[in-house]
Amino acid sequence: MTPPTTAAATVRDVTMRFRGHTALDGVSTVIERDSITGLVGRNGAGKTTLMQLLTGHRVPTSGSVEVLGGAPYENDGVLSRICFVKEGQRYPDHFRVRDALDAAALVYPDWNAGLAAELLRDFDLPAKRSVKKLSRGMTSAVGIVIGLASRAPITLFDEPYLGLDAVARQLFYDRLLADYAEHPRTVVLSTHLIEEIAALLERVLLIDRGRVLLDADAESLRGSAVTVTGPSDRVAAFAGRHELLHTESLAGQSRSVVRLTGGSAGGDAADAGLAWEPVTLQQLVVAMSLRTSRPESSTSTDLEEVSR
Ligand SMILES: Nc1ncnc2c1ncn2[C@@H]1O[C@H](COP(=O)(O)OP(=O)(O)OP(=O)(O)O)[C@@H](O)[C@H]1O
Repeated sequence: MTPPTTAAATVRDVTMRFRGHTALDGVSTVIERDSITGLVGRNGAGKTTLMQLLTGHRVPTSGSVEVLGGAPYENDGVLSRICFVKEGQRYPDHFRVRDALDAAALVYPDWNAGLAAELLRDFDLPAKRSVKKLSRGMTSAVGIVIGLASRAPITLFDEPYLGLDAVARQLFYDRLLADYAEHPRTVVLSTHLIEEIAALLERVLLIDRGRVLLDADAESLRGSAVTVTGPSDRVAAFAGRHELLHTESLAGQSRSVVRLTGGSAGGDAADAGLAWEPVTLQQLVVAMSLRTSRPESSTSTDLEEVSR
């Protein structure tokens, strides 16, 4: 018997080229059904492009994209089950907040008007005000309200927080988690604020220069890397037993971010006479992204040279 599929979307060997520029290069991944995936990576990594492919806004140059069992492009059956909250979403000029919500209610079959009304209050959004006259953060909040109240089987948020203050962002995370717990669905969230959303994530997809650098469940990433500090030779020996991501050296001492390849991190480091501390998801993503932006042999920053 074939096991039941857990994929909400499957991306197979996708390349996306724009006039000589390759935005995605042989990307393969599975977006798990009923999970929250964080799509992370540096500016220009290809996050928005991947979301555009998943939401049928573009067709890949090569490879295939399957969402909820079909190709999304011009496929109403699939598209009606996807809500895409775009970065800097624009609305028709004459729209008031209420009109934006009314339009969304028509588009999304699982729209929940009660939740939309609650969220309007939470985010302090004036229903009768013209969207054009909202502040940048308030406009972002309208997108968030639509994304959450759509209760679409697949909801993608592309950097949804432009201009949103810290309180409103926390409100978004809290409401997302609460509604997701009661109505599980597939959520993909692209962000640069990794630490803020780390606790929310079940999956992490890190893209760098159009390629997948990391595609893992968030739980397995927690504790998967450490920062070790101590005499350079011992740090190097420790890193040699694992995977060195980044190192900084000063006066015979090194501080390295090391991805662990099995074994107990702390015990191993302590046995080697090194101080160690866990690496946050954000630190791991930064170290991995920096590694690929340097030549293969250079994962180090020599502070001695810098300080001279
Ligand atoms: N229509 C286009 N024409 C030409 N190049 C494009 C087009 N759209 C995207 N690109 C390029 O593809 C690359 C990936 O862009 P994309 O918007 O997917 O990155 P991103 O990871 O979302 O970046 P950011 O975090 O800055 O929003 C960039 O180099 C971008 O300049």
